[in-house]
Amino acid sequence: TWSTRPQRILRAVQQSATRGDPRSVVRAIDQFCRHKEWAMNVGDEKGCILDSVVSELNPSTVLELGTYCGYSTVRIASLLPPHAKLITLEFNPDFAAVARQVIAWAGLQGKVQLVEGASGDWIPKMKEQFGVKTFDLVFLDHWKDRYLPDTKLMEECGLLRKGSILLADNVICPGTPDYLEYVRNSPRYKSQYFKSHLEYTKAEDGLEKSVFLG
Ligand SMILES: CCNc1ncnc2c1ncn2[C@@H]1O[C@H](/C=C/CNC(=O)c2cc(-c3ccc(F)cc3)cc(O)c2O)[C@@H](O)[C@H]1O
Ligand SMILES: [Mg+2]
Repeated sequence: TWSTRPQRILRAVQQSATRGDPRSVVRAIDQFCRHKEWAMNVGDEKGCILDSVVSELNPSTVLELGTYCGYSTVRIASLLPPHAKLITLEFNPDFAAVARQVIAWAGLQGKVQLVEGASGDWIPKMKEQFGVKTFDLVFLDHWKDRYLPDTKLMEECGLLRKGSILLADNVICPGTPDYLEYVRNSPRYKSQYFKSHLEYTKAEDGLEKSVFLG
């Protein structure tokens, strides 16, 4: 039965998007969430800012915290160079199951490693489990009160290098006050706010881009 919203989003993708065409997957989800049911994807407006950060950085290793339905996973992975890898963490098995199918519909499963589990458990294991040295880009879009502790954990685990970029969704709505205060005041980061709107609405929201200075 089409019981959950993520399952209805997956159905919209399978009915409206072309297999192997990431842009059509992104469009199908945005259409559904704008005209049928709101969902907490980064969305088309903030998604364009995400795209420009990814395109400008041309990252080889990307970490995404909070896959949900895989919307931003598809946006990011579709812009990565051939040998680049995106690891995305999702601890809800139902959301992970939907996201795997959305990512596969886009034809991007070869570029994406979806890891089912909690960021706090997996961040310390990134090096040994996935052979990751450091991440060029981290997209934070999971529980808002976990942005700061997970950022500190990534620092402690040596997963950030001079020039690594943290890009955080929802720094205004729902808001991540402790994270914002940290990255804006710490001498170890150079931060920049990209003003935008909460996905599919007129409410203010934005992305915070923070460069780790080492
Ligand atoms: C325990 C922390 N570690 C985690 N590790 C792995 N996955 C995690 C984790 N936390 C949460 N997740 C997953 O990330 C996703 C959670 C995202 C939380 N996002 C939000 O709450 C959110 C909420 C809104 C929002 C804004 C305005 C509203 F009125 C209502 C909602 C908008 C957004 O863009 C959001 O991102 C889920 O798929 C969840 O299962
Ligand atoms: Mg978000």
